[in-house]
Amino acid sequence: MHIPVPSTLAPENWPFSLEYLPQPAYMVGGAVRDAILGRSREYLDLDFVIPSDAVKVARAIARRYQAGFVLLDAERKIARVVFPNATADFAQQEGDSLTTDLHRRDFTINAIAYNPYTQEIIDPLQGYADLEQRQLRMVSPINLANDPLRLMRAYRQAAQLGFTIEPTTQTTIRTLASHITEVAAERVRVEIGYLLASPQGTPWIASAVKDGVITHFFRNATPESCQKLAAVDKAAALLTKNWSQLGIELQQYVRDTVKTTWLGIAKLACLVHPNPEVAEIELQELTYSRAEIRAVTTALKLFPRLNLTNMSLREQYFLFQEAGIVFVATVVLALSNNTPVEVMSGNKSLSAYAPLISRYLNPDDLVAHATPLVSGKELIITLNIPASPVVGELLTEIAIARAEGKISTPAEAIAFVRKLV
Ligand SMILES: Nc1ccn([C@@H]2O[C@H](COP(=O)(O)OP(=O)(O)OP(=O)(O)O)[C@@H](O)[C@H]2O)c(=O)n1
Repeated sequence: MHIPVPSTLAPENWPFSLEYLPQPAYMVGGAVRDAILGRSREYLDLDFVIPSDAVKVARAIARRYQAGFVLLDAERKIARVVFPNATADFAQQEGDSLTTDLHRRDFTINAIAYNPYTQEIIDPLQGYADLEQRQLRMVSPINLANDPLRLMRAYRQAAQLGFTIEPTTQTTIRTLASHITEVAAERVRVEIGYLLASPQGTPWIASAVKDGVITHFFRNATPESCQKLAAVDKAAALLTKNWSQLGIELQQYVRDTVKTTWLGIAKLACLVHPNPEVAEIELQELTYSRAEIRAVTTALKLFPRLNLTNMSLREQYFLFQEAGIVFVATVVLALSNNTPVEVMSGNKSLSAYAPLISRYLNPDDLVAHATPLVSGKELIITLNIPASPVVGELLTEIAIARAEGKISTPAEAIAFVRKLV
């Protein structure tokens, strides 16, 4: 079958000139797949297969273009050249022909090659037909077993491309699910990260839970946890769309922060064990950073408090102190833990959090963003008391009294604590 060559693949669009590639050389992988699909990529990520001297070729190109050079795998002879707006990987062909190399890859849609010299598309595994059917089909079960990260790649690529997983492939993934533990945890984390970052990933996380692939990391994850993920997507959309009282800049702020960071944190909080201490262990095993772990456990601890009615200013003050920047994720989690009817009906439940959100978004709010009227050192000197945790407690009382409107100047603050000590 003759497959037309998409114009986006042409060497004119590469960050280097074709003359630096030996003959033959092939472009493979995601760039070919996406070009055939007509998907534009923000950042060019090209993969080349070269029968011999791949690392040497990469080094020469890096030198010529003063680009970065990284030897990714000395044994398998894979090197990366990093240009300002693109990355190109050069890999030695696996086996004695391009066809053998393509047969060692993960999915048929990723096993299509392009020969820039002959302008041919080479597709021995009928990946093009699978692209047309919008499905991920494994090259073979052995290939998935040989590199079990491919199990996670299936869900991630299905989510990103809007594809399905071909049924036999999905059955094989289910059979091989336990092999996922052979993969370095951080590589699994990266794939999970993609799936958590957008609503398209949500049904695929649910699939991966059902197939038993990510339950090795989130032992407590159930179909119900996955329903919560969908609720987080809805809650986040609600928060970013319906927040019309906010000025345009603040709307933008909420939209950006919810999308980029807090969506993923709130979703992780749905997948981990509800006990923050167990959650911490699960996240450590997946090599999440301390900041991410803290964010998830804080949101888990605090979100029930957001549902309290008639919180005193004191309670609100402590809530904001504990939440810090995790406040947005905490709101998303609280919203998504409401009954589905409440979330669907939207504004009603969102409006319950409106006073707290307004405080958070106002940098001058004395409850959410308390600034000290006096310093600890001033208290020690003026009251002639020793340095101790009491000083911190007094500073807290000053901040709360200020938020309550009882005091507003440093002199009033000192007079206020004199009565306390
Ligand atoms: N575990 C892996 C990783 C990669 N590949 C092969 O190497 C190519 C390039 O890998 P990579 O750049 O990681 O992924 P892409 O498929 O290009 O796509 P994406 O950028 O969306 O991950 C893949 O297309 C696939 O042919 C593979 O077979 N198994």
